[in-house]
Amino acid sequence: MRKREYDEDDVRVRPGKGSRPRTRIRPAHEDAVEGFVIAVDRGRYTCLVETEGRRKKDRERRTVTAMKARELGRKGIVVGDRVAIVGDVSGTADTLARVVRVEPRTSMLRRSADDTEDTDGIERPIVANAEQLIIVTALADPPPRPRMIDRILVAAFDAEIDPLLCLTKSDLAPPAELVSLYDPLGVPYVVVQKGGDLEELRDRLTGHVSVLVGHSGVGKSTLVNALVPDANRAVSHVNAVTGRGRHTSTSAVALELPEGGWIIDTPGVRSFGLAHVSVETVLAGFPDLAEGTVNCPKGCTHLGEGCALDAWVADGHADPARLESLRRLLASREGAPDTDD
Ligand SMILES: Nc1nc2c(ncn2[C@@H]2O[C@H](COP(=O)(O)OP(=O)(O)OP(=O)(O)O)[C@@H](O)[C@H]2O)c(=O)[nH]1
Ligand SMILES: [Zn+2]
Repeated sequence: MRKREYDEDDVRVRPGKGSRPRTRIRPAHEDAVEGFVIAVDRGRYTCLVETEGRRKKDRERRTVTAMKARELGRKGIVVGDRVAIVGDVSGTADTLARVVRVEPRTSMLRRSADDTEDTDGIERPIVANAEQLIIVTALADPPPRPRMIDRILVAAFDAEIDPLLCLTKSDLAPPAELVSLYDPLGVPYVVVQKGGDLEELRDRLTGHVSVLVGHSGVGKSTLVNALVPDANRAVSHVNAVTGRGRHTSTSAVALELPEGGWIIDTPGVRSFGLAHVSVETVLAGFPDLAEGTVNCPKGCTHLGEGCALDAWVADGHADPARLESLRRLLASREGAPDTDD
């Protein structure tokens, strides 16, 4: 898959802005320390700061609360961002440092403003620099929602983050039927259950930054608690730092895995507005079909009716199941984020 470069301009409040010339040279902030944003709340950024050191005893970690320096303007900062911080970086209670720079991003998971707002293309960044998007879905209770999964897959395509299906509650139903739906897309999956073996999932998570998304009741908290033994403590610590009450966090929180790597829980993300995702972006995930669209009428939605992909597949150039999957993903972008089948 092609890799884009993400930079500070990637988080934009409104498309089409930013015509202001950038001639001002920012101060270098040579004394800045590096931080990893693990939580964001009302303009306060909780950053993990690690002091470099050759010997282990010289290395020290602390959480520093920071606000955005004015020079960053309206640029957004999200969980997963790597930032440069100046000011009081001691991490002592009641101190407030300043974020002066956001390092270039490798990925950006975003959603359009949801159905309660006007879907006029405003994008909401959710998490930066994630490598994997873990789609947590119960096999039963609540029943799987394929349209929701499709929508999250489209968001993953858009963000250029590798998706992984995590199928929970395998004690209640077998995975075969759901898995067959995602076979043509080549989406990897793991099957888990409460109290069961998490070896395979752990293997895939260790050393990486992964975002977890899933609807209420699918067992995401159960999973997070099993993966990060002190997850509750970590989350309430973050909430204490940001001044939120326990269990009220609605934005993303990064939790460190004991084996290394991070999982970013997104308790508040219940839907993905996809108005910002173009047909081309989805098609980019289907190189085997993209070639077949050269004969499509201008502005073809590829959903049927005059689309050249039907003939392309009929002529044996690509697998019909792939076309079906492409159309399912394209169609999943339409309609309100929360309607489901
Ligand atoms: N049978 C069965 N039940 C499970 C499994 N995993 C979780 N549950 C139950 O499913 C319910 C929901 O689990 P949670 O972990 O709270 O789900 P969640 O996705 O975090 O839901 P929210 O807290 O609403 O976001 C709880 O009663 C769990 O005990 C499983 O593998 N099998
Ligand atoms: Zn077409």
